[in-house]
Amino acid sequence: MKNVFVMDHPLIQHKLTLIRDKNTGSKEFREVVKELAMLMGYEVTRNLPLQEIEIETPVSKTKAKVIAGRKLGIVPILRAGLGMVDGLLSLIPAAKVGHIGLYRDPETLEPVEYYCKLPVDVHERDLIVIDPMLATGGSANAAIQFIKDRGAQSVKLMCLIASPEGVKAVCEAHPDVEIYVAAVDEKLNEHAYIVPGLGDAGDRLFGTK
Ligand SMILES: O=P(O)(O)OC[C@H]1O[C@H](OP(=O)(O)OP(=O)(O)O)[C@H](O)[C@@H]1O
Ligand SMILES: O=c1cc[nH]c(=O)[nH]1
Ligand SMILES: [Mg+2]
Repeated sequence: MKNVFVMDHPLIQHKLTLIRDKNTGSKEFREVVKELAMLMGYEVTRNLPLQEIEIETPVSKTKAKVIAGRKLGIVPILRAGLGMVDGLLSLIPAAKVGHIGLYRDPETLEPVEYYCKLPVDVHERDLIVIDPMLATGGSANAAIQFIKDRGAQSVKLMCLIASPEGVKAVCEAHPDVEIYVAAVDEKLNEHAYIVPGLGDAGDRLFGTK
């Protein structure tokens, strides 16, 4: 699928293995999710436009490149997306952060919305929606539709682990959205958990199970 980018950098794959392991506790899980978000953010921001400015080094005047004033926004899907915010912010500290609260109803698997606070100028920003897990795609699709309904024009999705079903669902619903993942796993199980996956990302981040 042309809009899907799987980041197979060795550091990313190594860290992904650490968080897949069920013996990794919350403290290490949180640290590694943050590191993964930072490493993946490096690729997600690869196409940011540059402009030249004039500066003076200790040796001479020169023209040098800086990022061309693009307005960026990071939109974590609560709760689990919160674990990826700081990693991205360490790369792009000027980005604004919007929050979308969604949880997946365990019976219907439909996303249920409980919070939304976005930057007022969301329509002018390049937005990166973040969530560690893309399972059925229901939550990501709802979040993307939500910000598009508020005027967003430029949206990327960044997840750690996706299922083939989730990738397909987002590609079909939002063909304009590029999807960045560290892995596309084998399948969903009967409870719509990703196999092999890493379990429930929110619970593992926040120690709630
Ligand atoms: O693709 P989907 O089938 O919609 O599933 C993925 C969603 O499920 C998880 O959140 P969860 O509902 O567990 O909420 P939490 O982050 O509060 O734990 C995950 O962080 C995604 O948001
Ligand atoms: O595997 C999955 C599926 C949905 N949400 C998770 O946290 N993990
Ligand atoms: Mg959860």
